[in-house]
Amino acid sequence: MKVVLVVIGKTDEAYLQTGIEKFEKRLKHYLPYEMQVIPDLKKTKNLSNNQQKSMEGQLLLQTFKAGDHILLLDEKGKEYRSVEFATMIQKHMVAGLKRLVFVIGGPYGFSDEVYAKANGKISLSKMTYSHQMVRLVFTEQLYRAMTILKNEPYHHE
Ligand SMILES: C[S@@+](CC[C@H](N)C(=O)[O-])C[C@H]1O[C@@H](n2cnc3c(N)ncnc32)[C@H](O)[C@@H]1O
Repeated sequence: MKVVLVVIGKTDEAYLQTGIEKFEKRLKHYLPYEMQVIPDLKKTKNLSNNQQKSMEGQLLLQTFKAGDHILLLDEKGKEYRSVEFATMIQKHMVAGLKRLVFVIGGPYGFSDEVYAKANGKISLSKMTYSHQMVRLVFTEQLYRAMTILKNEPYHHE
């Protein structure tokens, strides 16, 4: 099973990029993983927040493939303990899923069309992070999940 993390716009802070690369490098020892970056929209100053969300939504929808299991990262989504998150990923692996796709919204979140297409929503906390910051928090959690599944001494309860 491949895990794909779809994000909007390049990571814009070096301190985030360094952390994300650290966990992505580690992740590749456990499973096929890719961060798919949708280029930032241009001239967003002329767009309302809803227009931007809707245009980003159209680009997001184009990245999805038939058979994908799509989970949106959303502060109003389901909260998991790290062990539960690992178990959820394992279930998809065992079931033979081809692509587990996690999606981080743009600065204004997801359009209704993207919500309608998704299979579920996952919250990393009830607090809201920037769409840039979430990348680092999520890649660390994904790495943590992999170490839990391999019984490695990274996670402590
Ligand atoms: C700045 S937030 C957008 C928040 C905005 N309230 C909205 O309409 O959804 C940008 C993106 O970061 C992600 N995000 C932010 N906080 C999160 C959290 N606590 N859990 C999961 N994802 C989060 C989501 O993908 C969200 O679409």
